[in-house]
Amino acid sequence: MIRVTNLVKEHTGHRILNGLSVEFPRGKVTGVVGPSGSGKSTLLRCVNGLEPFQAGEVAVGGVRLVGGGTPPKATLVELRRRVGMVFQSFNLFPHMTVLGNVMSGPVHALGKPAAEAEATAKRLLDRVGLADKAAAKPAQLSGGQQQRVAIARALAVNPAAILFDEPTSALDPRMAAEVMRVIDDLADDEQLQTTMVIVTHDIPALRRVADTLVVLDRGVVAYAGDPAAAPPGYLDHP
Ligand SMILES: Nc1ncnc2c1ncn2[C@@H]1O[C@H](COP(=O)(O)OP(=O)(O)OP(=O)(O)O)[C@@H](O)[C@H]1O
Repeated sequence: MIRVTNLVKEHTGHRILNGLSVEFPRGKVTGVVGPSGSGKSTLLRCVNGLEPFQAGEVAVGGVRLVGGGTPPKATLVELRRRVGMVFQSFNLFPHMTVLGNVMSGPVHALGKPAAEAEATAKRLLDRVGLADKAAAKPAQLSGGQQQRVAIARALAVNPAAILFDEPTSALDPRMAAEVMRVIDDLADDEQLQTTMVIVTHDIPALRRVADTLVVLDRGVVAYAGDPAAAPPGYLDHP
């Protein structure tokens, strides 16, 4: 479970997150929506330790980030091991093969032997439907395939949580559907128990996969609960 308490984030005097509190339950999919500029990406980046924040707290299991200072490096390393991130722009290592991309976390972050990391990577590539692309370079893949590699790479370190920041917004509808199908498949996996948080403007896809919906508005939570019970209007903005 991820718990965010009274988070305050400012940029050059402008308040982006305004004392925001929210919980992302373990093993569930939480969709985060809200108007452009409401702070969705900033929230994910604070949770993952990519952005320092002025006040409040982020707790991921037993790992805590506290606002107002620079977190110890060891805390950030531990946090990033527990929380994977999937970005809009895929962010694969371009010079590595697909297999190398997925093996990199187990080898470098977890210190696993190469043979074990390779077996894990192959299993995950199979899971995202890309077993036959292991030897390809990212540039040889479609955007949807690259994003599925990014998901396999995030899963490879067996994280407690994966944060998806607009994972499908650079993709055409068919590829976006492929990626959401993979996320849906992970969400249905009872054994995996990965906490997933998805920032997206793809409301129809969210309605299918999200257990909980969080609506942000001007840096605070305007609604958190059952997606089906969200007040009309919250899901209409672009
Ligand atoms: N590094 C930065 N410096 C200054 N302002 C920033 C910075 N990063 C974000 N902001 C501002 O913070 C606000 C929230 O940005 P954020 O990207 O979190 O919103 P968002 O809800 O994810 O928006 P979108 O849906 O358009 O991606 C915006 O007004 C943005 O301009």
